[in-house]
Amino acid sequence: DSLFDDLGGKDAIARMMTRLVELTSADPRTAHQFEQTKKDRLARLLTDQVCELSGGPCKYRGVNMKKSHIKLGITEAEFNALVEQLQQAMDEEGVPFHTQNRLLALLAPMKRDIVER
Ligand code: HEM
Repeated sequence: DSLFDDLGGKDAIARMMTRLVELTSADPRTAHQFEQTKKDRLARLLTDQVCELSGGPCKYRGVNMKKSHIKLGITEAEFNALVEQLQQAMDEEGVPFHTQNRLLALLAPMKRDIVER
């Protein structure tokens, strides 16, 4: 099975990304980064990105990770907080631990483009 199917398909991914954006915007560790952000748009872009990345029938048409996060001054602590929030969103959706880790492994290499050094 593809990771896309194991995550529950497009609807499940969309629910998780909507929840992730909700959590990042509410958590004091990350909320300050998202004050100007259009939440619906970000959730849609994240859904397409995770759908495509996991082998689903989607195409991410947003800005690349380096360009979209440059100048935000994102710290490693903020990155780790977002990973925790994503794990919570996946827990709430009932995604098994092993499947969660498969997605996290695909996202991990993006860290070097997102965190400011
Ligand atoms: C693996 C981790 C991450 C992924 C996959 C990711 C993905 C994305 C995507 C797809 C966009 C939309 C780009 C576009 O506008 O075309 C975006 C924008 C953004 N991300 Fe991330 N991101 C990650 C980590 C983070 C972290 C840790 C923070 C800060 C705590 C962050 C803050 C932002 C902000 C502020 C924007 C701009 C939203 C806007 O347009 O207002 N991201 N991210």
